[in-house]
Amino acid sequence: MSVSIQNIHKTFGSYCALDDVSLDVPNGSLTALLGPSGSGKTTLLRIIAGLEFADPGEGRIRFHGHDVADVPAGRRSVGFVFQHYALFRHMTVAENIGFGLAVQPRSLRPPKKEIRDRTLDLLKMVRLEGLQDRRPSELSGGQRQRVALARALAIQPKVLLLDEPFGALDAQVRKELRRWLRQFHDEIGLTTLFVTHDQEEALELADQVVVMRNARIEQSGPPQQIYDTPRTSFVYEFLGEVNKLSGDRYIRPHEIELKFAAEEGVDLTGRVSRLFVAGPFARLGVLPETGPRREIEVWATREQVEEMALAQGDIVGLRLPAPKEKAAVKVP
Ligand SMILES: Nc1ncnc2c1ncn2[C@@H]1O[C@H](COP(=O)(O)OP(=O)(O)OP(=O)(O)O)[C@@H](O)[C@H]1O
Repeated sequence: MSVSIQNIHKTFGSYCALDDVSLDVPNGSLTALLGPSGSGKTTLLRIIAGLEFADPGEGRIRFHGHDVADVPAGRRSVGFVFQHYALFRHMTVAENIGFGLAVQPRSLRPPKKEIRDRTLDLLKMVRLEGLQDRRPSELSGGQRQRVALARALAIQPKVLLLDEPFGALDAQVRKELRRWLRQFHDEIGLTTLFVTHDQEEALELADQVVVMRNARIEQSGPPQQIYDTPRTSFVYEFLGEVNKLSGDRYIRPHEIELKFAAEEGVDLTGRVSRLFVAGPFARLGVLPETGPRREIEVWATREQVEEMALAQGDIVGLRLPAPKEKAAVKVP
């Protein structure tokens, strides 16, 4: 089901949490809401869910073309997973997953046997077969989040909302779950929105990345497009490491070519102030010999650093990419 948000405003007292926000989430897409703390991501998600209401006015929120402003949360066909989605500790995994179905009004509630069957199907879907009788305390953090996801899916939602679903997990588990979620999404094709403040997570997972800042959407689009052509300096800096050169030129560390100082095509020379090699990659800091003495971050391969026999203190040459359209970057 597609979700369309138009000109939404939300204030808490005198504080503006969403300022004229418009967004289209196509049916079946995986959209990331990315932004720093306090930018309005969770508020937007809660308004979509019906847990919070936008200020009255021209703002519209539509599911598959239908205005849902007056539809209560329980009737929006929305499933949620939160960062600290407390599973019920006294219930088994199966009881937790079936909970949403078991508490439905009698007219909507499926028979017990169907709840059981659906629960087992969902467990299979989130690859936790056989764990139905465990308690949450007997699961790992990653498994618990998958149970939370199965619980959200039990009501057969048309939209899935995830608020920092992996936020409380350690980096390794987080990465695994992230890949798993992408695969899972590709299999079931449910319209999904997830909140994150981790740019790598957003870029790796999403079809559409929505960058939020100060209650507004700063830019949205496919991950590669946002990364390659940020419209503002904020988006440039938020999406990954970047060098800010004079004349408000922004250059990513991997766009710079490392050369010998006397080689042809060198734009500037500098001293290697830092050199760090890990696996096949190398990260260098280069302090220019002329101009502003601001260290430039350069990423190269280990092979190249070894071939050039580089060491800290050496003078190297840097070749910069051709300047992009200047209008691309707006400095606020
Ligand atoms: N119920 C509320 N009452 C008052 N202010 C609120 C309420 N909910 C949110 N806010 C404020 O609105 C702003 C946006 O909050 P929101 O939770 O949407 O941000 P966020 O981008 O999700 O941040 P985080 O990444 O920290 O969760 C914050 O400054 C927050 O303090």
